[in-house]
Amino acid sequence: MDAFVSRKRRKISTSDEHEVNATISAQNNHEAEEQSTDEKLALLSSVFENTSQEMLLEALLTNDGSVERALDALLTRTSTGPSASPPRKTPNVLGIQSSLNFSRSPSKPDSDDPFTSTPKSVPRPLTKKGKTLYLYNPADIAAHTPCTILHNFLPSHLANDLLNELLPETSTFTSATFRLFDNIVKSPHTASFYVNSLADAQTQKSSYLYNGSTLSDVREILPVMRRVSTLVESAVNTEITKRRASYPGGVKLRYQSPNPWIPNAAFVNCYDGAAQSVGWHTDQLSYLGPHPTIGSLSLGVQREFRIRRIVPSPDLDGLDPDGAEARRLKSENADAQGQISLPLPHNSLLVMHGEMQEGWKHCVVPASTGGKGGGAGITPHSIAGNKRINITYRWYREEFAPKYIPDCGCGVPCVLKSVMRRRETLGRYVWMCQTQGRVNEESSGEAGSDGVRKGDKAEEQKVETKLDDKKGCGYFEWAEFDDDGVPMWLSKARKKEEAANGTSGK
Ligand SMILES: O=C(O)CCC(=O)C(=O)O
Ligand SMILES: [Fe+2]
Repeated sequence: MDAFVSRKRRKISTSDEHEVNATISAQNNHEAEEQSTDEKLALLSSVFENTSQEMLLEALLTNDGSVERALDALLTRTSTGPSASPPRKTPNVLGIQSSLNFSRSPSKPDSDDPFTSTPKSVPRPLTKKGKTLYLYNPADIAAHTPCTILHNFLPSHLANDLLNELLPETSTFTSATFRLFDNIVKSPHTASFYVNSLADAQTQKSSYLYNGSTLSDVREILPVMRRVSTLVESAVNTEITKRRASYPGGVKLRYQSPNPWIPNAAFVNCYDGAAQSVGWHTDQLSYLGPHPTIGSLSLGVQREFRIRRIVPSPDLDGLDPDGAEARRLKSENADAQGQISLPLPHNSLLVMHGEMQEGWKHCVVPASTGGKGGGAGITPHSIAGNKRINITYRWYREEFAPKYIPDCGCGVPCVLKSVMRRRETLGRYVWMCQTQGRVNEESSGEAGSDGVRKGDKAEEQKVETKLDDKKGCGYFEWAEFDDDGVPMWLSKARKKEEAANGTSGK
């Protein structure tokens, strides 16, 4: 029995009771399925004894939990693969080639995503526990990470204009705050949020919540930022198309939007000096939807952006989840596959693709301690001095406007999280109470957003607030989407409407 499922108090908050019942019964079905996952894995292991549990689990997931089909897929891969040797003698049966580091080439990046609808190969981790691999070359980055990078993205005068437009703004930026267990903590860098119009800024301030609160500082996009936004839009769409061609079967990820990416919001981050940073986090999915793409433009001082895979949580059975041993295991586990460091120079555009947010965490390490060789520091930039400015252009999808997001009864929209740390529920999404604290952090494994800079504790400063009075209501429900990532109820309603229109038009 999954503790996550059983511990939660379920509230029915939507007007459509039928939908809610369907959700709960889906949960129950899921619990039943979960009981036999270990057995299924054991069965597969007995045939593919040299294959990692992750690969076997992956095979199960891509075959909807069917052992038979997973077995077939694994055998087919083996017999048609380069070596065509029997399973027991080929450890990397899921198509891992013996290329130097990884299972995919730049032109054929692999998706390691449990959400894709087609079977795929599973990459052997490029990095090792406790090690950091530095990648600079765009081809390497495309091949080995969920990102692509475009160096010298803007004409240099435009990059400088943008920097000159934003630098004066940064003096009025404030520290991003986020929730870490019961405390509100401050990220050691500053940020502000920009949208396309004053009207959008108003809407943001009144109805979009980040970590349980609205943002008081939402600004209208500035003229150069707006010009650059259209360039980012076109480049990102090109990169999405290229990336998609390399996914198994050339199809988009399951739940990823098939529509063009249209940036309509941007967080602007400022890192003033070598010590400023942002801790490990994933970006909040609530308004972006599943498998979002983000265009991240860097200006000024070059800094190190790091990524690491989210790995399923270690078994903490019998341990105090807050105890020293549990914490040691969790932090050891977090780094189980090492880290990849991507230096982001002035005027580079990093595209974080659809497989990034649900499968990987990212951070910007302090240059004073995290740089290559330990104390590398930073090289001042001719215009920005010691500052790095980063703009993360985002597309807030209409389907994820607050009016469409479940409200748990606390009067605020729920927050969308993917479940990537718990093997049993890997690849699923959950809507949960936004004002919820530590219970959910532990349970879902994944937290983190733009407002939720969930990073290494040492990197953040604890701020005044204790959230004793705001524990949240415990509400959660599994989030169900159609293949394009549209919430199922909305997708159905749209189809109904289309059908009605079609009929009336005849
Ligand atoms: O500064 C960066 O490159 C990353 C910023 C980031 O992760 C965010 O805005 O969510
Ligand atoms: Fe982020």
